[in-house]
Amino acid sequence: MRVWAGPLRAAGAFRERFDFGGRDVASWFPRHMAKGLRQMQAALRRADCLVEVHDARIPVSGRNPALKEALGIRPHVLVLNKMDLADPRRQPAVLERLKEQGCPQVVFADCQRDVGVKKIVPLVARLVAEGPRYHRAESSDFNILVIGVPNVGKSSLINSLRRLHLKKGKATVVGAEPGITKAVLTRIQVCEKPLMYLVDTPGVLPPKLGDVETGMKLALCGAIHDHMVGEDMMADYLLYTLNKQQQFGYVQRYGLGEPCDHIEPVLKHVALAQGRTQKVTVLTGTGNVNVTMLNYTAAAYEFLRDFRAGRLGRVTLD
Ligand SMILES: Nc1nc2c(ncn2[C@@H]2O[C@H](COP(=O)(O)OP(=O)(O)OP(=O)(O)O)[C@@H](O)[C@H]2O)c(=O)[nH]1
Repeated sequence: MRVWAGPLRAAGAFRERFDFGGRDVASWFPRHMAKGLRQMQAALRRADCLVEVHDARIPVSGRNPALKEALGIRPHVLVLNKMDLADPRRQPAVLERLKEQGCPQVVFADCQRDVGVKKIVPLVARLVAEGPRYHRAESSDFNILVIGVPNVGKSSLINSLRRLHLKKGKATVVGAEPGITKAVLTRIQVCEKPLMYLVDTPGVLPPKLGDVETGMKLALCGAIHDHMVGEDMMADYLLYTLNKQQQFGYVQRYGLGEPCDHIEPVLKHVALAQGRTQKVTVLTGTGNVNVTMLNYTAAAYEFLRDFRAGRLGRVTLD
């Protein structure tokens, strides 16, 4: 969505770098979730294949390298979910880049609308048939471990597979906040022919994020709680990214005259457009005066919500 029809600003008119104010990864993002990883290692003993779910808006950054190392070599399928929110024009370049990284089995999916999900069962069955059956040569059923960072749609994938193959509804809880799946669950049937079971796991963040931008992208996609990073900083980083990619859906949505590189005027328009204002009484020399204040934090949150719901266009952050 590039709805801004006016002249595009010359290159260089927008920020070329984002100023993180000198903060580094260690001071910002948590190091945790080792427990989830240990639980997964235990569940892996019975798994024939890994299905890693990641957010299609950050196809190359933010994947947890520790997962692959800790969980060992198994057939591995990468499901890039939430494709409805990512820029479709970037798909060929994304596939190319992932192939270079040794990840050729990629499926784009929208687990809310069951798009792309049908490809997964046959692909997994083929990969498992091609390789050795880890510790379970005698079994004919398929056990799949679903892994990924928080909030990418692991539970939604399981529910989507059940809808498509078993005509059944929810087996696992879905939520808009990261960290809904708290423990490794028992296996859930997702297909009859072939007989296939999936095990949902809690989202596990990389124990060490390489750089602040990766953390920021994960936060924008909802894999890290907003309050850990701060809505104001996230909103500014989002604006910087949208401008860099010339994604100007926000100009029309908030009634701005033209693209803008400063977060304050943008949030002012968001606050006015979405009614994020509050009345306060100010004591002056001549008495009390009621004034309308803009709630910038609420406006920042609204801006993030619009992005996450795709209302600012389909954007790939990488
Ligand atoms: N737009 C869009 N939203 C999706 C899609 N799949 C899941 N979601 C939403 O993403 C959020 C997270 O989904 P979950 O399935 O709970 O994610 P999870 O990876 O199991 O989350 P954790 O339990 O935190 O690890 C929910 O609000 C879902 O409705 C999709 O394909 N498109």
